[in-house]
Amino acid sequence: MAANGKDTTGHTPPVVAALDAVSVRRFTTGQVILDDIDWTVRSGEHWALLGANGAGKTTLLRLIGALMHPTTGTVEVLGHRLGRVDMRELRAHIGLVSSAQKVPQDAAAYTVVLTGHTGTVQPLWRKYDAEVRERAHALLAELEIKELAERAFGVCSGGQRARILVARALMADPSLLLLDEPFNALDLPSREDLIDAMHRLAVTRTALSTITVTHHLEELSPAIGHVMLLKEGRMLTAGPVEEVLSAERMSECFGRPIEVSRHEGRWLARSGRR
Ligand SMILES: Nc1ncnc2c1ncn2[C@@H]1O[C@H](COP(=O)(O)OP(=O)(O)OP(=O)(O)O)[C@@H](O)[C@H]1O
Repeated sequence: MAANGKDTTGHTPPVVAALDAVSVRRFTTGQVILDDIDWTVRSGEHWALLGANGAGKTTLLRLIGALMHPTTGTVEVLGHRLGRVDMRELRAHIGLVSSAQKVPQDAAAYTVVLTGHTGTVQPLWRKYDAEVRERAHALLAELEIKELAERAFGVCSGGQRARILVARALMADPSLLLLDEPFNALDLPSREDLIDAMHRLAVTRTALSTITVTHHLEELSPAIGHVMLLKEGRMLTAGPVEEVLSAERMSECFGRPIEVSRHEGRWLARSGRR
């Protein structure tokens, strides 16, 4: 995808998610969690969502994941307006990877991937025909974790669990994949393996769009082409990665001097001189 939003054929790809003047307020206290967000995600784009703790990243992902409604404004996902669509039906077309997901710890990795077909916590074996079972195996292979098929999810490492959950999310063949802090608590090799896996997905599945919530620029795969910076519920800026990840913007977002550098497609951020 070029920085001007056009694909290699010069066309503007279709919109996958569009937020218009979206705000979220807590019903009980009136606390503003998201404030007047306008944002468009197109097919084949890979976004990172950055911001300090409590900025509203998870809330934004939950809106796009059809897990909640905005207080005001409109959210359209995969051509459907929230509030006018069966949210369960819509969710079936969105892949979500989050540590908040319930996963039976004793289920084999293969079984966990299969449950992505039914969007259930427990497997519904009668619904998994030969084609579905074959697809689960193929996804384990695609994420390079074939050898884990029979291993219990609970004994897999954090990095392995993250890739199992990505495979599970892909069972629905989603056009949109949402990842909420998928690198949380991963050691360096596991982080790098997951970054490689995300990069490969972006290369092989050209129509797939992804939105990844993360805290560290080092976790951005070279496929990330767009970034949104959130600060205290407001969108500071959103656009092509080269424009957004400047020292100036990052310093503004995190409220302290930050220096940013890039090396062979990967990013690094550290405290700048005051
Ligand atoms: N269900 C809820 N009830 C009360 N407050 C909430 C709820 N969900 C979110 N909030 C508040 O909204 C704000 C944004 O939360 P959110 O989890 O979206 O931020 P975040 O950017 O993902 O944070 P973190 O980086 O710490 O995960 C926080 O102040 C949080 O306490």
